Amino acid sequence: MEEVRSSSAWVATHSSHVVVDSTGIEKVVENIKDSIPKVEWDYEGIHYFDNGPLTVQYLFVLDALNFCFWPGKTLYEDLNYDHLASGLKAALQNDKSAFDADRLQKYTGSQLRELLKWPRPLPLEDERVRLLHEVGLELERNFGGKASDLVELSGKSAVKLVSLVTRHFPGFRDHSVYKGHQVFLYKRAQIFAADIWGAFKGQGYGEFNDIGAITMFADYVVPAVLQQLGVLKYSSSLASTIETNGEIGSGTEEEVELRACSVYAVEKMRELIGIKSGKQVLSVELDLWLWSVGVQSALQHHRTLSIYY
Ligand SMILES: Nc1nc2c(c(CN[C@H]3C=C[C@H](O)[C@@H]3O)cn2[C@@H]2O[C@H](COP(=O)(O)O)[C@@H](O)[C@H]2O)c(=O)[nH]1
Repeated sequence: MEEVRSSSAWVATHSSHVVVDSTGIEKVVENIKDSIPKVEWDYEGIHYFDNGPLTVQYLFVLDALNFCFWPGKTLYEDLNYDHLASGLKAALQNDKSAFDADRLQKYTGSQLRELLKWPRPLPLEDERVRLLHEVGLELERNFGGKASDLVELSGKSAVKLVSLVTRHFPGFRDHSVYKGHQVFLYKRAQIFAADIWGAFKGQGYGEFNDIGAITMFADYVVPAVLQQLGVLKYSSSLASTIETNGEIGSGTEEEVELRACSVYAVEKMRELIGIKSGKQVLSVELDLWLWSVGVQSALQHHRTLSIYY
């Protein structure tokens, strides 16, 4: 994901509101370099897994909807990622054809709520429905209705998979224009590749020769952890917007910096771990560790209404 790395690095070196602190990185790396915390994929026990193509279909649907969990008053009053994953899992266990391409094209908002056993309108429900339809239609049109075909066509390359997904499914084209430059973050497309790798433990559908090319997934949880660790420093105005739960507009300098600086910081951590300990750690592994720390500590995070994360 060279374009994600290089455009994020550009943001980090031109940023106005967020600083990547190299001393903060050194401290974190010093603490973890000898035993990098290993977090197992699905440590929460919420995901569907049957070791076959239906798992890939599940993960594609999950990552098509893997955004915007925050509009409730507090983090835990509204839909969260666990609800989404376990709701989709239960739906599939109940009805193996629930995510067939023709069915995906027909869901209404209330049917999706019913499927997830969610009593209220979902955050950005109309967008979630639109994106499900987009996935169903394009899978049917070009991939025999099967997300597993996307993986097979990628020839064991996570980079190819991300590029195939972003080329065919507009909802996955997570990018912004920052100070005149196009910045690529591709959070949901990259997390889809990483989810497959994690679920299948790097075997079968999960075998990618270039999993090291995937960056961290620029969401709202990991930046908050990086700030807590002293890796990211915010301007006082940005810090106060986040503290007071103010909304940060999608595509604003602040939002792009929070996300791109997180990508850059994790890349720097990974490089420094390599130098200090000789260990090759993947950005995906660092991301899952940081994310799991974040969801356990329920840190205050930035709030941007977006379909990308
Ligand atoms: N950077 C990063 N962000 C991640 C994930 C995951 C889940 N990954 C699965 C992979 C293996 C595990 O077993 C996980 O189940 C979700 N998110 C993001 O978090 C936010 C939701 O949070 P909350 O409001 O608390 O529900 C939302 O933006 C969502 O998109 C990750 O891994 N990395």
